[in-house]
Amino acid sequence: MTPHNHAIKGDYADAVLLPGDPLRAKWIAETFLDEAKLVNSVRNCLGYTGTWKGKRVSVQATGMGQPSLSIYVHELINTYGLKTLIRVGTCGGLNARVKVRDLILAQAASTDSAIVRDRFGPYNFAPIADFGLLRAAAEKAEAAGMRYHAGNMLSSDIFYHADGFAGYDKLPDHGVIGVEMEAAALYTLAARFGVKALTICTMTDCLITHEEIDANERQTSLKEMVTLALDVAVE
Ligand SMILES: Nc1nc(Cl)c2ncn([C@@H]3O[C@H](CO)[C@@H](O)[C@H]3O)c2n1
Repeated sequence: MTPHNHAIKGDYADAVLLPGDPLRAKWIAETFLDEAKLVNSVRNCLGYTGTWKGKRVSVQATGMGQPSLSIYVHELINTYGLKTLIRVGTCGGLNARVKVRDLILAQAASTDSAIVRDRFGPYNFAPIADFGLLRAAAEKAEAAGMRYHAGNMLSSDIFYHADGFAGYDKLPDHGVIGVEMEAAALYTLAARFGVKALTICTMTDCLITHEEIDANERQTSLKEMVTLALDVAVE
């Protein structure tokens, strides 16, 4: 038990999917998992454990943003002993070659967050995905004919920028292809505690072309992302 989680050790599988939205955790459990059991509901940040293709796997909501994700991830690793953590969610697009509904596999995660700077002094630590998980996700996406891009993701602490916002400045010119708000903290904690992490996002609104996914397409695209994440998680 922790201040944010009433599960007991063993309630979670070794691998977990991490959506930000608690209702998306519920949707994943109810739609994809067999024998899904609610293991956490503190603050309504719902967590479930069930099976996917006969193998045990969990899903736990993290809330939006790096501070919230960091609480859940720190506890999942250090209190519950989880070894594989895969964030699933939505992101914005920062490159026109990424079309809405495409998947982005965050190979690395750049950030404006103090949470990643907190102990590196003059060094800019590079938060990266676990190569094995990234390779498995790319191979499975390829085999399934999914449209995906592996690249550098921006994990920003800001959703609404102040006036004079310069479109993330030079980042898109340096290969940053998407923006969300959690991956960098996930990768930094995974590196700190020696576990595996990956982020798979569905691009839902392009900040370059201003194309957006429409509501009913949203769920279909999310199914592709969740199926891929579950296959990687249980491999
Ligand atoms: N900054 C930001 N910008 C765009 Cl264009 C986003 N599209 C999806 N997200 C994700 O969705 C939530 C914000 O709506 C966050 O959890 C974030 O990870 C985005 N976050």
